[in-house]
Amino acid sequence: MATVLPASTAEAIAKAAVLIEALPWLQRYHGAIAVVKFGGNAMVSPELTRAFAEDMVFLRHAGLKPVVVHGGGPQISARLTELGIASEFRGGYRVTTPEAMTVVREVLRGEVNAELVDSINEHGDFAIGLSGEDSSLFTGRKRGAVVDGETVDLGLVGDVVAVDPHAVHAAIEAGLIPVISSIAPDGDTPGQVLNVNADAAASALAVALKADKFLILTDVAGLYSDWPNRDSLVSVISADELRELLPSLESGMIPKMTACLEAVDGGVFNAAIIDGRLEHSILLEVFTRQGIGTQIVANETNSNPSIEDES
Ligand SMILES: Nc1ncnc2c1ncn2[C@@H]1O[C@H](COP(=O)(O)OP(=O)(O)O)[C@@H](O)[C@H]1O
Ligand SMILES: CC(=O)N[C@@H](CCC(=O)OP(=O)(O)O)C(=O)O
Repeated sequence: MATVLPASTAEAIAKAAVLIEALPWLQRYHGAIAVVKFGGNAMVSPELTRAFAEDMVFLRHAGLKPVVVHGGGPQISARLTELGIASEFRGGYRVTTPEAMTVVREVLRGEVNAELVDSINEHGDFAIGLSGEDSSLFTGRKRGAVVDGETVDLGLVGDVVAVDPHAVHAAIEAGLIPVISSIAPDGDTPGQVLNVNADAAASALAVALKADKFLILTDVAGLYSDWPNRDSLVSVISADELRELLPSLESGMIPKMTACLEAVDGGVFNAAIIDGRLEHSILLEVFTRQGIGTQIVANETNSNPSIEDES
């Protein structure tokens, strides 16, 4: 005779099944460095920031070593508007005057970084705030952009051309979660700092740390191969397939997909872009069979890098 379980017991068994489903991933990622890029758009909601902080602390307790690189585009724009400082984007980058750079630095370091550190530290003393200016973490070089075939001067905007990750390693070894602002000292002009796109800064750091995972949170479900056709969501794409698709992408996705490609080309095992509007999307991506968002994998791994595929 079949036993009929009380509803509460069936519910408890289902919860246990969810926990046990995470076991292979807990084993696979034990001690792994996961670089997570948190965008300013996700931070406009206190609930999402709170859930993000919980996820970082969860990863840390689950045996991973999370490292956060954050943006703050909307927060910078809001402050510039308040101060009456004009700001425009060209080719996906903010044209940054010296006056705007002072604001970018203040907002990223003093506001966004501090808020993220505080949110994580509500769960214990885990987070430590850093910027690319600290301990020679990033070295930047000015860059321009090509818009409609013409090179545009972006002002104090740069790429990260060198990373010295010793301070980040020291923080990780101390059991801390580094939270890093995307600002870089200009390697060519001492005393000058550059505004770096946060996706690019996160990718450079993931490569330098030899991270196993690189996650970018954004405000869509993932990469669409035929944007804005909602039926074209890509769940897995190889580095070469992405290289081919990249020239056809529109502005918002270009820095993100370039960052993912550079990470995978640089040796990061698995990069993914996931929906930061979904609370706890990071936990779904890291610990569940379905995964979510779009995974970018090295060419030899032409499928979802699940536990089975690695054996
Ligand atoms: N192929 C594509 N797939 C998904 N999103 C795309 C694509 N092309 C352009 N986008 C746009 O890119 C946006 C994400 O970039 P962005 O707004 O810079 O994000 P964030 O604020 O998270 O850094 C999406 O909201 C979408 O409007
Ligand atoms: C050069 C450049 O454009 N820098 C970005 C840095 C912040 C960023 O990248 O923030 P999100 O990740 O929230 O977009 C900016 O000034 O907005």
